Amino acid sequence: MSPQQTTTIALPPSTRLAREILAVDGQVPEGVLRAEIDASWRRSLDHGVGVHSQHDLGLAPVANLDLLLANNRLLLDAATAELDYLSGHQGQDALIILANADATILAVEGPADVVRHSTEAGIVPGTRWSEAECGTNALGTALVEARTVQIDCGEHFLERLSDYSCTSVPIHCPQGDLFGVLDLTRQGPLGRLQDRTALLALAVSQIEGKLFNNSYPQQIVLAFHSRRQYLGSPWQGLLALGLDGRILAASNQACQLLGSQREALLGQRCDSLLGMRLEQWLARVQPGSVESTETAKGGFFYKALQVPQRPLSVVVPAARAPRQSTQQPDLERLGAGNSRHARALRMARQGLANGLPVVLLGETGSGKEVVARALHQDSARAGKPFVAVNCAAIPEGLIESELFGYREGAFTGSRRGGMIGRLQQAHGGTLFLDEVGDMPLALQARLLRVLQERKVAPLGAGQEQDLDIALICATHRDLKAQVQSQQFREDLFYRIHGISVQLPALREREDLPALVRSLLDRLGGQGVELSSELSALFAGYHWPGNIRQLEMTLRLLLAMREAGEQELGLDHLPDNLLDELRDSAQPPSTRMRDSQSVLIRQALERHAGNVTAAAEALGISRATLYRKLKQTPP
Ligand SMILES: Nc1ncnc2c1ncn2[C@@H]1O[C@H](COP(=O)(O)OP(=O)(O)OP(=O)(O)O)[C@@H](O)[C@H]1O
Repeated sequence: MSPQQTTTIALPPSTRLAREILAVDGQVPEGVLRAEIDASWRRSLDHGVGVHSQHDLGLAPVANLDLLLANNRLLLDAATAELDYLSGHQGQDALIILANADATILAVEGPADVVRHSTEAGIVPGTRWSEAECGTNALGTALVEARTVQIDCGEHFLERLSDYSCTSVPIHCPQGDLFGVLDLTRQGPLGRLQDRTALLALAVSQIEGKLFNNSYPQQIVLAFHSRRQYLGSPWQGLLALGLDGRILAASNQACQLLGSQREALLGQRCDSLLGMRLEQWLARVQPGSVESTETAKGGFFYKALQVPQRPLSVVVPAARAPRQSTQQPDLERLGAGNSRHARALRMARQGLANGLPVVLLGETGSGKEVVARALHQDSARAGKPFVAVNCAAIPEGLIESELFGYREGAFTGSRRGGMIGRLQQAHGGTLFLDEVGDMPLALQARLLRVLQERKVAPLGAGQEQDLDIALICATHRDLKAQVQSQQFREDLFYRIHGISVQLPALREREDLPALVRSLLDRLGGQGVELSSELSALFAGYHWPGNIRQLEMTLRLLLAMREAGEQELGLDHLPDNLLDELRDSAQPPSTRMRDSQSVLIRQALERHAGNVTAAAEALGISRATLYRKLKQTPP
């Protein structure tokens, strides 16, 4: 690449048109380029970069390269293995570039002739490729956008970069700040870089993992995931804990898995995550051994990667709560108590049996996954795998490898034999794509191809394999609105939208008492009842977390019960929860009666005045229903 070099690659018509207008008018034409390129070109113009600029400023390497490298030792140490590995596995045409958060190149790896060629263009350690100085380029633009960026030939702002395609993935430090960027650059159009971008993202997650461990050598470092097989993989979440049990750092994956912003996690005690106090946990954990725990955010497997030697005062672990039964409600039970809902579930079952995809719509915690599992269990595929993927819980850059898998040797941490993607794992069975509305657009295109062709190939492998799956998707988003705002592909929308089932929010359900009963039984509370005050408070509450929140609340209540106690009352609720339940209610006396009467009226209406059927739906006896009818206003 020499500064005088002109474009030899045929550009797509839209890019060619945009370049011509830029050259003639010095302006970026409206609506011609991809949105992120459009925005980056405008920023480049604002910074005064010219398309023929030789970019002398940034390209003058720093005076003291040794000092630069010494100042970036943490990043270089964490990335060295990945750089070596990627440069040996990305073919004969590609460069792997590591830059710091300032867009200054720290390392360039690749075949000798490609490195030599790129040196002429100033792609050498010590040069800075910030967007402000060089205009649109993947490395600089990824740092501005703080996300993965691909730049195809003529989309580069500088004319002389028009023969090159680049893809860059930002690297974050344990505190979540941008720490650098990993880039792959090759001569030729972008097309073939798509697969490599996913591999680059895996390499970055390896680097981030190493940064995490290297940054907290004296602290407790904990790896966790909701699925045991992902411990040790790039998908695991990482937490650094102080000896007082407070969270010092959380990786991006940890934030995603816990569904929390980093700011909300830092400084918090880890008790709720571990399911016990840190001292108790340290007394039983062995570095490397896998433990499991149930938390408000769901069940997790975790492993201590690092435990400091300092002795701690140890408290004898309290006896653990009896394990709950994991028995899953079947389709019939899920539809009980609401004939409309039962009908929708029957249609979904019928559709699935005839090869139609199903979409489950509903608020978080309303039971979409439970319904998906019940549909699978009720289908001819019952003995085959049910594979659930939560598209919102996996970092954007990693969803692709999660779904498609990778072949052995795709990156340094790749396991022997590679990893079978979730799509292939579901072969013969059912794939449940939860939060499908959160799937990145580029991946939507790839998924669409898989669904059309019914074939799949792991990353880094050319060979496709047949795929036979039933598909159930779920989302709490309005997919139609997302299609309109171009966040969701229309063609994919129609491909996954066979039968849709709207799951009611808990506050809209008429069978709250029945649900409480079945959850109590499932959680080991057979024979345990709610007091009438608590039932009324439950009935008046709006349950933003739906059944998941109800389940957690019941679990907490059961844990607070003294031995032999059979009634759960307000005394068993911690103050904060009691306040929360009360705050959302009107004055208890009226609210309690109102909500009870609404529930009772609705149940009677739905069952055409049949008291036995209404009582059954509400999970109470006929006698109780009559008693409550007498108490409630007409
Ligand atoms: N009908 C039900 N009976 C008993 N428990 C249920 C029922 N439906 C859901 N649950 C429980 O509620 C919790 C949340 O359910 P689930 O994960 O299916 O919700 P979701 O709608 O998929 O949530 P999200 O959108 O957040 O992924 C789970 O612990 C599940 O066991």
